Amino acid sequence: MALSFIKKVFTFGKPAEEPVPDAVERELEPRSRDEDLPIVDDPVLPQEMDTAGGPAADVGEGGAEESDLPDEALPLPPADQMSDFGLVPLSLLEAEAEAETPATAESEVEETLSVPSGHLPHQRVDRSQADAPVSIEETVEVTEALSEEIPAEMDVKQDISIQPISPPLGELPGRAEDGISSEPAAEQPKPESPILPKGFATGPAIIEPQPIAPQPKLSWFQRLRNGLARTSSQLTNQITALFTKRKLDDETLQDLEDLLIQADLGVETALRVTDTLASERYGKDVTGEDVSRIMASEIAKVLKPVAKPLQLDLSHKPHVILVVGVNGTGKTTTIGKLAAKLSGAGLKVMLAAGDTFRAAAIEQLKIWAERTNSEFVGTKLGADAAGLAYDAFEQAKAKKCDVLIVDTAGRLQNKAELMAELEKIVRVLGRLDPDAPHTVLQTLDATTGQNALSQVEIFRNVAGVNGLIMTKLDGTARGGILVAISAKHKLPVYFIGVGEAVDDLEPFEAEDFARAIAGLPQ
Ligand SMILES: Nc1nc2c(ncn2[C@@H]2O[C@H](COP(=O)(O)OP(=O)(O)OP(=O)(O)O)[C@@H](O)[C@H]2O)c(=O)[nH]1
Repeated sequence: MALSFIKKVFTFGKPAEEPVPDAVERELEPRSRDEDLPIVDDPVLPQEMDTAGGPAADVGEGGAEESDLPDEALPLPPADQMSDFGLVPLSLLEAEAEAETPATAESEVEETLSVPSGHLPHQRVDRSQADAPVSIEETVEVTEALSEEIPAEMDVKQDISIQPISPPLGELPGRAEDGISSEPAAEQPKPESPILPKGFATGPAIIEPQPIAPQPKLSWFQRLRNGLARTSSQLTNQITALFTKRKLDDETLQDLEDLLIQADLGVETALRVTDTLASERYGKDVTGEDVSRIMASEIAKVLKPVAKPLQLDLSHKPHVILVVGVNGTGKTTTIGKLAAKLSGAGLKVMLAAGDTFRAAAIEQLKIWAERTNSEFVGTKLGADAAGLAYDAFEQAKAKKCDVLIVDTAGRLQNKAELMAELEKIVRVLGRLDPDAPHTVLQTLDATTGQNALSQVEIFRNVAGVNGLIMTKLDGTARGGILVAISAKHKLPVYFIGVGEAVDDLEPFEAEDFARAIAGLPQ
């Protein structure tokens, strides 16, 4: 019965004149359970729930699930009229409660509601935890239960006071003294994955490395053709455009000569090509293929006499090769490549670091010596290069080396002082052997144009260059200049460089080179 519940848990005691906080009053305004009840921070504790469960069931039995509370607050009847309303004074309730309730520890937390005289009780109170806040849900439940027993004219909500029932934080079950829960935290709902725009995805990225197909190594001729592609394609395109639907006449011959000169082939070679073309096809239709074929043939004729092997006189011990050239033309790299070939053939090779201007050049040559199993002679940075060359020659003799290759610092041909130093190196080497240096090799960078002509001119005069190596023919070469140099100086061209690797040095082949420039297959 609701009344026995009320007897058990409610007492009257507060003075009638005690004001009720506005906030509480607002909270007690009738509303359905599912309406927007205020959220209570501290939830009802388990023991509170248990205690509240009984009366709530009683209320349910009475059919008061829905709140029937009147809108206006009802005053309590006087104490002597309470029984008319089914209420019992505090003294009677306490006496009854003491008689009915066993004196257990649990009775200490027995819930009661303290209701001031003249006011309706609405709240269960834990006497031992007088400072804890009250649950609103409980408030509503109890109020609903009471509403059954209270006449409609009574204002229930007006004078109700709330007393806290929850224990202090430190005594809450599942909470440690420091206020942090020792029980596993309630599982938080997982945030939903955001809906990403098209083209995005969530989750760890899985990038499977794709195997890189090994690049097939091109033949040296393919690399040469690639390197000379700029020259050859430019030439052939212009030639094709020049001879489309035109008969060979003086004007087209003049235009062709200009094109060949612009391609660095030189006046001499250009005239050879136009003369041959005129003798074969003058007044006739000419195709681009006709011109390319004749061009390749004439270039080959210029180059064949200079395409010679590097002669080594091994009666000298050592055969001395001095390597000269402008800065960065590939001297040190070419020395390494040559050493690899020679020591690979079983010759005893010594490398001398005559580039005393650049620390990196000394180190670079030392590495090449190690890689090629060659002897190495070096000195400190800034030392006299001629003195180093002399020492190296002596050591090579003493060690019975077959070949001594002397590196030199790169220098511009127009720097007289540096060219004089080069002259001194040649002179000093000649003191130990009047024929030394036996070979003076000049490296030419194939990406250089007309300037290479003057480089050869001056180095030849100062250092006695007697052989050439053209490097970097694998890049964006302008190889036509080698034809012009060959036509003018007729110096042997021993090798061409077609890459930076140790085996990227190929003997110079006139026919191949000529066809590559003309854009023809091998
Ligand atoms: N692609 C390509 N690069 C080359 C070739 N020969 C040399 N090189 C590169 O050209 C650069 C200069 O080469 P070096 O051998 O240091 O030239 P160097 O003439 O000794 O340079 P200096 O001592 O400064 O005068 C280096 O990066 C070489 O790897 C070649 O045939 N092809």
